[in-house]
Amino acid sequence: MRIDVEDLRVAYAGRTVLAGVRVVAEDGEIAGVVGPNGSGKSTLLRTVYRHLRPTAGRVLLDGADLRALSASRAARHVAALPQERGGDFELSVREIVAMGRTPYKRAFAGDDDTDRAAVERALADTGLAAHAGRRYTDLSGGERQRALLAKAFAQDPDVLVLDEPTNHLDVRHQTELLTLLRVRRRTTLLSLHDLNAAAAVCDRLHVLHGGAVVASGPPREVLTPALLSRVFGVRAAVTDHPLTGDPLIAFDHRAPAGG
Ligand SMILES: Nc1ncnc2c1ncn2[C@@H]1O[C@H](COP(=O)(O)OP(=O)(O)OP(=O)(O)O)[C@@H](O)[C@H]1O
Repeated sequence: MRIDVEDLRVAYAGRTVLAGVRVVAEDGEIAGVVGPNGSGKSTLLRTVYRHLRPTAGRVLLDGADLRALSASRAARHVAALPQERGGDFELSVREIVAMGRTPYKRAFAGDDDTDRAAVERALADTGLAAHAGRRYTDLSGGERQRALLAKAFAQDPDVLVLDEPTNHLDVRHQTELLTLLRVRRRTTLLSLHDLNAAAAVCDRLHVLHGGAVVASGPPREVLTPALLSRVFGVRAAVTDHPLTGDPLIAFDHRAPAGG
């Protein structure tokens, strides 16, 4: 399924933080949203997964307005990993992941074989099978993160909306997660702070700056030294990754842009 964000405007208590935002993720495409702190990435994603209502503009799912769908119908299409990973759930990891099946169930219905298979597969894919019986509250930050991702996978959505999914993960788990996204191939809209990870995993990048999209396109076209200087205020060289050939950004951590 394709996602189109059209001329989105979002405000918090009357203060506009996104304006005229146009973003696309084509069917099966991994589209990244990158930008400095406070540029509006989470706000954009929250609006896409219907946590926020825009003051103008629309989010279209294969051309249909997402707002027009019922909550459970929308949840069968779109699963989200919010940035707020709260919830002191007194539940096991498997029970948390099974919550991802809720949009498919009638009230009080139990799990069927499809539900159980989806949960076990999500646990295995996120490396959590061995932790399935543990209490969510006993997990480390990275393990909790993977449990919530497993819940989103168990939801078996057409579209994944992931706010900083690699946050808290060590480099191996980051790599496993990003590989999993490529292998599972759903339409994915995700925010990432790690621009090298974004360059490796995303088919398309949208760069937010001050609540507006200032560049969109394939990572190699978007992530130029000039853009990195203008938007992020850093000095950087962009080369080719020696192992993969992806764009590789080498930051000058000793001096900001112009320094
Ligand atoms: N609940 C809120 N109420 C009021 N203002 C908010 C709220 N959430 C975010 N903002 C403001 O909206 C703007 C965009 O914030 P947002 O969290 O979308 O940025 P972000 O790009 O995700 O930032 P970060 O990289 O720091 O996570 C910021 O100025 C922020 O202070």
